[in-house]
Amino acid sequence: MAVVSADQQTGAPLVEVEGVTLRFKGVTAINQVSFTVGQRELFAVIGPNGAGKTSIFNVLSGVYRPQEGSVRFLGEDVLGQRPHAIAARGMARTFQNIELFENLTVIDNLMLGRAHRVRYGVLSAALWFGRARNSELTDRAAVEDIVDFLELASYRGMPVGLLPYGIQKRVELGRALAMEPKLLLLDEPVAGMNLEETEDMARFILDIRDELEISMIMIEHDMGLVMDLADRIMVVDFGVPITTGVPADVQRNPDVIRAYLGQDHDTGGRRSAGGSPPTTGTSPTTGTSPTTGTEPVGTGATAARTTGETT
Ligand SMILES: Nc1ncnc2c1ncn2[C@@H]1O[C@H](COP(=O)(O)OP(=O)(O)OP(=O)(O)O)[C@@H](O)[C@H]1O
Repeated sequence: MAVVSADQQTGAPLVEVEGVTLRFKGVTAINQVSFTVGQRELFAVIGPNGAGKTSIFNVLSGVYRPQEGSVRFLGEDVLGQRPHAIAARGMARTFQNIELFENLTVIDNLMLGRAHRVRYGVLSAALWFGRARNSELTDRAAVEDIVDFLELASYRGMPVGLLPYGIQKRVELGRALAMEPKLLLLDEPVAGMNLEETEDMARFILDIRDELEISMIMIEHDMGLVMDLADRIMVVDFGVPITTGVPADVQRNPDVIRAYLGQDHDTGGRRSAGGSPPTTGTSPTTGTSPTTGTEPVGTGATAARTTGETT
């Protein structure tokens, strides 16, 4: 695995989060969170249920505006920018719960990922000439590349709603790639998947980093997958980062083990278990193993996008 930490980067980090605090009424979802993500880095965020992981994504992507701190993306302060503006700058996202148009085909869902890239005027589009036509051709070619990359050719003309769950998750990943992101936010990419689907997804995630050279931040409860894939891991508990480091260090950290094991003893079961303590993966192929807590839990992302409120 290519371990590329932000500290080892020659250029500036892609993402710089500094002292971010996000409060809702009576709840501090994120408390003084700081981290950086470098070029071509796979950065994982783990922690028990309700630890604040999805809230971090919602701050990064502009859904929530934190009360304190700063977020820089590609060297620019993006706090206060609208989600579509941040997306257009190169940040794409997949969700815990699949967010696709079930009645549309795979190709059409992928084409929607290109929508934000419109570069022509209404008149050009209406008359189908010049930049509008060239843009359509470019978009079709880019989508076909993604179909090949994610091995979706045999599903390309099928309505997404008819496809197996693991393939739908792959299409959602494809739609995010269609935006030509510089940073991908993956929210539980293997949640609910069987072993084969998990191994396929693990392979694609590695290819995205190594071949497409796209940086990723991944929230995931499957500890085998996280330990095998991530370059660095940040562990959060109660919205507070406990530690950030390479997998081998994180899984030995006593505070991390306590955060996972202690949740039922120390808190009277305030949270459901979001995963077992971090251990290495064991599968012979990708090294991923379907561990506990892979079922979709909570609807933080969806709720966040619908309410869109902070206090
Ligand atoms: N829109 C909201 N309004 C009020 N509280 C919220 C909102 N979104 C999140 N929270 C609270 O913030 C805290 C962190 O939630 P968040 O969804 O970020 O955790 P998480 O680590 O992603 O959890 P999970 O692993 O279950 O998805 C929780 O206490 C949650 O109840």
